[in-house]
Amino acid sequence: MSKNNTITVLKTPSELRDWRIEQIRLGNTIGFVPTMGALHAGHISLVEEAKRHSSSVIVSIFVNPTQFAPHEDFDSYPRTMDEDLEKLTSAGCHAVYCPVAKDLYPEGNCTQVYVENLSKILEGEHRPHFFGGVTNIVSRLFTHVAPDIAVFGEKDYQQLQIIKRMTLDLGMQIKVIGAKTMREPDGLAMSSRNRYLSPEDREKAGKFAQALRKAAQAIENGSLISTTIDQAIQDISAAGLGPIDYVAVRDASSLEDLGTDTLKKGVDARILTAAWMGKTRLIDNLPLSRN
Ligand SMILES: Nc1ncnc2c1ncn2[C@@H]1O[C@H](COP(=O)(O)OP(=O)(O)OP(=O)(O)O)[C@@H](O)[C@H]1O
Ligand SMILES: CC(C)(CO)[C@@H](O)C(=O)[O-]
Ligand code: BAL
Repeated sequence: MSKNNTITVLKTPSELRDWRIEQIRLGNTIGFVPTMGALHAGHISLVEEAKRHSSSVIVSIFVNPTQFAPHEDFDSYPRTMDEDLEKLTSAGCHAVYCPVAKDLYPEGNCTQVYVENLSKILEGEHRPHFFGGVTNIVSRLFTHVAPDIAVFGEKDYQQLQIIKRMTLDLGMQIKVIGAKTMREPDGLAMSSRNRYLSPEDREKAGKFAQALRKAAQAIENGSLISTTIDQAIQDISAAGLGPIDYVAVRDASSLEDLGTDTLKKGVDARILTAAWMGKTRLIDNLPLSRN
C-alpha cells in the first residue's frame, strides 16, 4: 500500500482487504467505480456521484484482457497511470485499486459469470466476447472490493443494465447506480477511445451525437420509430461515419425491441447506436419518453 499525496494506492488483494477492514472499522460506507483508466471528466463525474452516496470512494484501474477480442485494441489501449492518479487525487477520491491479471484470473481459472439474453443483443451481436468479459471482471472486482454501492456510466448503457441484472441474480448486496453521460461541447460522449480520432474524424464524430439527438427529439415529438431510425442512419452516414452497427429503440430496462410505430406514452425507452469513425468504434444513447 502506498500514499500518493492523499490517495491510497492498493496493488494487491490483501492490501485491498486491509483497507476495506479499516473503512468498516471507521464506520465508512464504500462506493466503487470500476474503470480501465485513461481517465477523463466522465470518469470523474462517476467519482463525484459515488461520493454523494458513500463516505469512502475507491476506483479500480484494470485494462481487462477478457473483454477484448484478439483483433481489438487491448495492446494499444491508452495507459496513463500517473495522470490518472493526479486526476483522482484532485477529485478527492480516497483509494485506487490497480491489480494485476493473475490476481483476478488465477492460474487454472475455470469460472465464468455470464448474463444470458441481454449479453447477446446490440453490442453483444457485434462484440460477442465483450459482455462475458465484463461480467467476469466486474463480478470478481465486486468480490474483491465488496462495496456498498457501485457507479457505472450511462454511456455504456447496455453494460449498466447487464451489471444490474447480474447483481440482482447473484444476490449481491451492492446498489448499482447509473450516472449521466458527460459530453464534449459539440455533444460527443466523452470516451477514452476518442483520443484515437484524428482532428478531421473528431469533427465528424460530433455530428454522430447530433444525429442521435435529432432522432431522439423526433421520437419524443411522435415520429414513427421506423422512419426516425432510417433518417438517423442517413444522417450518420452523411456525417462520414460507417459502417453503422445499429440504431435501435428499446425498452429502457429490458432492452426489448419497441417495434416500428410511434413510442407509446408513459414507456421509458432508450435510443442506442454504434458506428465506426475510421478505425474507432463510437457508441452513444439517449433516454426517450412521451408524456
Ligand atoms: N462520457 C462518460 N460519461 C459518464 N460515464 C462514462 C463516460 N465514459 C465512460 N464512462 C463510464 O466510466 C466507466 C469506465 O469506463 P471506461 O474506463 O471503459 O472508459 P470509456 O471512456 O468508456 O472507455 P472506452 O473508450 O474504452 O469505452 C464505465 O462505467 C463507463 O460507462
Ligand atoms: C466496467 C469495466 C471497467 C470492466 O472492465 C469496463 O467495461 C468499462 O470501463 O466500462
Ligand atoms: N467502456 C466499455 C469498455 C469497452 O468498450 O471496451
